[in-house]
Amino acid sequence: MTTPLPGPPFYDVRGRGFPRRAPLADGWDWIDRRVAVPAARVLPVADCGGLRLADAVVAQGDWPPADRAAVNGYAVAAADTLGAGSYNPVPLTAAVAVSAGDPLPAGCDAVIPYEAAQAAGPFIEAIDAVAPGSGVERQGAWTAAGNALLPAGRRLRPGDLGLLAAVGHDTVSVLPAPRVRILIAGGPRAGAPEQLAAMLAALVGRDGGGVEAAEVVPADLDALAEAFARPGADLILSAGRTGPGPDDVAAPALARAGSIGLHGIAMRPGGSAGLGVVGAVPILLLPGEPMAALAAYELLAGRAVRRAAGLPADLPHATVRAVTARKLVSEIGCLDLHRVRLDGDGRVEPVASPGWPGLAAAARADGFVLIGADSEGVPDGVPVTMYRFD
Ligand SMILES: Nc1nc2c(c(=O)[nH]1)N[C@H]1C(S)=C(S)[C@@H](COP(=O)(O)OP(=O)(O)OC[C@H]3O[C@@H](n4cnc5c(N)ncnc54)[C@H](O)[C@@H]3O)O[C@H]1N2
Ligand code: MOO
Repeated sequence: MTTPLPGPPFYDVRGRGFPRRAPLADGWDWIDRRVAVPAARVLPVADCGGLRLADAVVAQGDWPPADRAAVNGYAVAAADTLGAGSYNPVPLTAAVAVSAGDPLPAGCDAVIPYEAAQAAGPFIEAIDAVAPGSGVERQGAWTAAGNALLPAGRRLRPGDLGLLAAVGHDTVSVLPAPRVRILIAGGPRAGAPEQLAAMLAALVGRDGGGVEAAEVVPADLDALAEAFARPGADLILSAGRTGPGPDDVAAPALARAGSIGLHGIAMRPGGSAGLGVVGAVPILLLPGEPMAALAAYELLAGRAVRRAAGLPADLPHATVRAVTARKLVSEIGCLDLHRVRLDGDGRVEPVASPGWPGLAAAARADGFVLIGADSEGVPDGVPVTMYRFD
């Protein structure tokens, strides 16, 4: 076990409850101080989809490297087609058949497509005139040597991988995906189906992480402490058993394996979330109640995954400005996450109150609206920002 870092003494909430919950901003500060941005690594381009580019990519040479055919047809000197038309076919004695991408033969400055030519015995005739440069991709048309192609920090898209290959890169310097261990602490009570591993794995993938392992660990202090301390992960998400019940061992296990930074965040749902470290590995504790787990991931843990992946720390959701169709009530001192539906007139309506459990209401919602801890809520008719779930 590693030596705990200096931090607040661990307050065990079991059988006592939360004396206070920290503002969400304290959780963000902790994450920003403790979650390291990854070091760059050189990887084969094929392994780099979705990763962040460590350095800007600059074109090594012109692309295309020389004038080339843009269409299939016959390379010609445009001047040779002058006056051609369907009633005035012009024989093309020097035409060369080319495919799109072939270099342009010497003396040619255009490609006449098959549609504008016809065979006349052994000869080819133009039935339309072409201008110089027609049907041709000029040298450097995509990009010229020295041009910036992709900026540092770019999250590589599938098309970018093709572009990197086009400009001669077999490997590229990227920020590797953090290996995220997902621990389901205790699992659902009363034999309910396990709901969190698939959801959390998808969220981790969205935020640039790779799932190192996803496993159910018994609600047992030693077993969980061992799973926190096992090497191989850059970041650990543990979901379940964060509350004040007698078997809520997630926080005590983290205190045993390493140290707790915060336990109890002033947000709803998700208020029993916590965080800490074992050695250098940040550990995020999410509640087991599925909606609370989703909220605590979105508002807290996701920030750690994105930072560890080198992505912007802010919420990644697309936002929509909308107007409240009904009052959104909120508890002062607590950040409330309201699941809302967006109607065709740009109005949002709550689907369930923030404390209502389960993922069914999240599935019915288009997104969520956050009402800050300093607010008692907003009446109807007020502009708000909705973060889209999809
Ligand atoms: N005296 C107090 N009691 C509670 C408080 C409080 O402040 N004072 N907070 C409540 C809140 S809010 C929550 S949330 C829970 C904290 O819950 P835990 O993180 O300890 O979650 P569990 O006890 O493990 O389970 C709660 C709930 O979620 C279901 N669950 C758990 N894991 C899974 C899973 N992997 N898949 C599906 N469902 C799961 C479990 O069956 C329970 O229904 O504490 C409250 N109490
Ligand atoms: O405060 Mo519990 O951890 O949501 O929903």
